[in-house]
Amino acid sequence: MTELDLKDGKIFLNKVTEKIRTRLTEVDASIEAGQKDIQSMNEYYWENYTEMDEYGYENYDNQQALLHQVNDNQEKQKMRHRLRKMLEAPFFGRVDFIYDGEEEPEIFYIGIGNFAERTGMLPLIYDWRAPVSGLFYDYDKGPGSYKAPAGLIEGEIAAKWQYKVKNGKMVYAFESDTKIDDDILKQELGTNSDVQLKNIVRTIQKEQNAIIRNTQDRILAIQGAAGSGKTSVALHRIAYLLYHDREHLKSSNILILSPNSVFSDYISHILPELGEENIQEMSFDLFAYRELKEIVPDCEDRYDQLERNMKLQDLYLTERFEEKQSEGFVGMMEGFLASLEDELMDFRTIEYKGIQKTEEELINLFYFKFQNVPLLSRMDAIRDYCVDEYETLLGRDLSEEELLIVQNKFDKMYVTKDIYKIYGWLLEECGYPALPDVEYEKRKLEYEDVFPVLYLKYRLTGKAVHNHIKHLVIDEMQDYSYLQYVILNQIFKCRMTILGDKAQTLDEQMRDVLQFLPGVFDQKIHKIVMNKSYRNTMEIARYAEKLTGVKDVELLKRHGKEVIEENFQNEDAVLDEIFLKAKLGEDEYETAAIIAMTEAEAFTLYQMLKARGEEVHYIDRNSSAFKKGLTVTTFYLAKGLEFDQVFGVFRDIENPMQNQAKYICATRALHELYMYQITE
Ligand SMILES: Nc1ncnc2c1ncn2[C@@H]1O[C@H](COP(=O)(O)OP(=O)(O)OP(=O)(O)O)[C@@H](O)[C@H]1O
Repeated sequence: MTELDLKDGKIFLNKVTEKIRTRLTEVDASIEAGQKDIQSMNEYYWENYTEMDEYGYENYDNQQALLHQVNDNQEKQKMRHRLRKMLEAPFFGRVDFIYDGEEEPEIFYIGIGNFAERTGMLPLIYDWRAPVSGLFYDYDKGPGSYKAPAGLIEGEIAAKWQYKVKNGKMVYAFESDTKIDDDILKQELGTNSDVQLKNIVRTIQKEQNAIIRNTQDRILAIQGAAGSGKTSVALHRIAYLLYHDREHLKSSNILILSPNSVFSDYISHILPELGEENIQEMSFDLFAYRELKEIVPDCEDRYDQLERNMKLQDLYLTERFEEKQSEGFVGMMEGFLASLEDELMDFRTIEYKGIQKTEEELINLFYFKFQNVPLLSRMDAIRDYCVDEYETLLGRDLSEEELLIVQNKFDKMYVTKDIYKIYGWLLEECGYPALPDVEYEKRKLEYEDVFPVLYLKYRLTGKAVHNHIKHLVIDEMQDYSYLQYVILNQIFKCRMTILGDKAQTLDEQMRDVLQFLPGVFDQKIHKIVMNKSYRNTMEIARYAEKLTGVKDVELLKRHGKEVIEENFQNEDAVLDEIFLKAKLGEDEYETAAIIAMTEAEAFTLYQMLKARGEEVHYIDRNSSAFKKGLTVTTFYLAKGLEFDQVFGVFRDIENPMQNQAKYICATRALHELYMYQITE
């Protein structure tokens, strides 16, 4: 390609499109050939497998060759998918960079992925995550540098361009400076919201880029205002890390702890869009629930707790919940565990076949030789030790039945092995109401007890460290308690990106977890504050600010309609008004939400709309998808999501959570916000 071609975005687009097409044709042909090979390998196998050598070598070789060919074809299909996507918009930016000591700039086009005519050739388009692409996000015209594997590369940016290519056609191209950057941002944000979070590669901001490209900090905690791009940045960071450490980090090594399934669905397409495989997502409640299955068949989740709090507004219950998740309670549990060693045991001499251990010998083994084994696993360790000793001495192994009898004898030395009962003793000792004394099938843990029981379980039986997870992302960090972080620190010994917003705590008061996190993780945590908010118009953001008194947020200067506050007598009147204001449909908005305080209130509104024959979606804690159109939900399930129009519907009753709820509700709106109150 000549100099001139490179300098003109439009010409470059045409040329590069041609080259992508050629590559695509080659890949298509190669996939087809691969498919034929697979087919003939299969045919060969079925025709010849009866005559293959008796040791199975030939069979094994055939299988391996087939597997190799299948994998190869899968890789090519991925490449085809990527190339097809690139055809729609091959690049979005360009940096003309003069290396120190050189005269002429080198031109780098930047896109969602690398593209070179042939493997090994210089890329025509650079992946947004490539070292040189950092220049695009970090600098305007003038001196600039980027970190390459060989060290810091310095020089000068002669020009920076922004492009919008849609369906393979150039929509706009201009040389950019910071001001235009802001204009593009406003334009991007001014469009209608999607039912999925958008990728932001075209407009990543400098301070966001610093977080995305941060590889040195083991634990990175981001406090970001509502709409500041925390979730977006965390996901782009994952894509960046996967790109730069392909050898050691696979998508299966990453886990996102996210609040619920709708949120998981909302963010699930970003990584595939950025050319990476999707990663596992899970809620910590679900994780705990699975871990506790042997102890209780059912547990409450965070939302049960929240709903009860709002309904009963019982200060004692709220305090009790807080206490049980606190540092103080972890201390009490440790004290209890120290005395449990004596209370839980009832040592008895063991005599079976040739195995003989006196009470005294067992006590010795228990308190000295095996003192580091968790309490409820310790007798198993002692049993194995005794059985081993016996088998070596007599030169014979115990049968399965004999082993069971021995195990039974050792188990009997525990007063109980039931962690539910042991937790009951702990509650009694700490002066809390006891758990119902019922058989396994009838047990259900209240949310306040879920994580204390999990803590106890790990302390009594040992914990499985999830070594295969090399990076943990915790979204909505403010909603995790001290105790939950203690548990997380025990089971995940890996790098972490922790993000959230103290102003959006699902509680009566803001919770700043950053104050206790360094203590829990016992190390320095790099804290970053993101203060610029992108989602809301200035009118909406100012309104939200007044609700919580959060002041230091910098706003993108995007204007919209004033927020409307209005009172109505009953639900019917509110719904009439909402239908006057909702602008959903072709050439209008994509998403709107009616956000209520409680599940009961949201469900009533939803049913009334259904009775009116309206097409409406309902999101509750069991939902797994967020759809286009009008959605009814609660403030706590709307958290993390965004809508073009938001209609907050709140009752005129005292509720200590109301301000938080209104703040979360208001900050979900991209363009229009209506805050309605029912006075009846
Ligand atoms: N650099 C950017 N360019 C374009 N859009 C951006 C940028 N940063 C954030 N946004 C947009 O701002 C909105 C909010 O982003 P995101 O949901 O990631 O923020 P958040 O901090 O996690 O929000 P919240 O805590 O309120 O749920 C999204 O629409 C996102 O696409």
